[in-house]
Amino acid sequence: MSIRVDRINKRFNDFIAVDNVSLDLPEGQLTALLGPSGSGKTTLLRIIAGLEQADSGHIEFHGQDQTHEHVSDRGVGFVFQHYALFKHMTVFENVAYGLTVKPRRERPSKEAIRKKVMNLLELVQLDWTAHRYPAQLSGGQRQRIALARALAVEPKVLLLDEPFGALDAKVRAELRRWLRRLHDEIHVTSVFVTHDQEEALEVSDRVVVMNNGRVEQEGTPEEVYDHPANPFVYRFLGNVNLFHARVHEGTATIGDLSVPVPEHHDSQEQDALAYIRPHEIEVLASNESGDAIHAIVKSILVIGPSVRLELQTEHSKELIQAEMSKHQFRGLGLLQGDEAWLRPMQSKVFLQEDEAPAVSGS
Ligand SMILES: Nc1ncnc2c1ncn2[C@@H]1O[C@H](COP(=O)(O)OP(=O)(O)OP(=O)(O)O)[C@@H](O)[C@H]1O
Repeated sequence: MSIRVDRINKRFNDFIAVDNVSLDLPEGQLTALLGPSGSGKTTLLRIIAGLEQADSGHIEFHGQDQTHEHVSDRGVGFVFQHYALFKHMTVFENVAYGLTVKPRRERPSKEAIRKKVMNLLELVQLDWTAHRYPAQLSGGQRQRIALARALAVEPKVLLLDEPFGALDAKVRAELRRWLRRLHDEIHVTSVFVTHDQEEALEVSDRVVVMNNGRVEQEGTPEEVYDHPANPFVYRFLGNVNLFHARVHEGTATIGDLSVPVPEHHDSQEQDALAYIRPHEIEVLASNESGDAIHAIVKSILVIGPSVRLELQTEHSKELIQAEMSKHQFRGLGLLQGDEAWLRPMQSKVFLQEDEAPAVSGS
């Protein structure tokens, strides 16, 4: 079931929570709505669900207008961060709940319900918990049961609002891998709200990056990570170093280094910032090519198999971070306080006028 979001607007008093958002979410895909706190992700999800009415715009499921359909008629399944299971019911009864409360004519037989619930519990790999109560499960297990419960009524679309937000980092990381595998099996069109970039990039087929109620960029995880459309997306999707640059007729210069920027071929002597991720900086112990960026090693941090260097250059306000493998680092033989030279392996140059305000919130 594909989802179309067509020019949706939503205000809360004077505050614009969703600002003319249009999206096409393809059938069978897992789409992440990613953005900082307050960017309008949950409001948009609730409008798709029918839990919130938009001021204007339309929601379609598979070409059919849902704008005026009640939430109970839209066929959506939900999993929320704190979507508590019924405490007084066993796991089995919780998952069966949506089926047992169906009107008699639509309700499956007891045996059919039993089969379906046990199949779902196998799917979420918790069939052995059927007779337990929620209090006897871990937080991660409870969320998997909440997902099984949402799937029991065969929703047309599955909406997840920070489903793993309350869990600790390790369980969260396990569950997102598990969700990805589960989605590969069931292929229900799903929309997933998160403010965690890693989670969005790892789990989803498509990422929609939101900010101030608007869509900044949408695309596959690779597209948004490798080709951020603007400075906001660049900063939001991971650590990034900013170098002061000067752009003139398709060439950016950072100190002695020149980088081709054909997209800015008609710029004349403009101030710009070059965005370079820590793993995209090559660190050299000497300036053989003669045009690398001069720096001083300020700190060396070994993190498991990789090494993060902090370096000072006159072309950046902040310390520059560079990441490499331990093996590469040993080859350089650099010590704290040494001179080093930097070359970007990949960069993106934005003119100063394109600059967005810094990311605030989470
Ligand atoms: N019922 C409401 N009444 C007034 N303002 C609201 C209401 N619901 C949301 N808002 C405001 O709309 C903005 C967007 O909220 P929303 O929950 O959609 O953001 P979000 O991106 O999901 O953030 P978070 O990650 O913090 O949940 C916020 O500034 C919020 O305070």
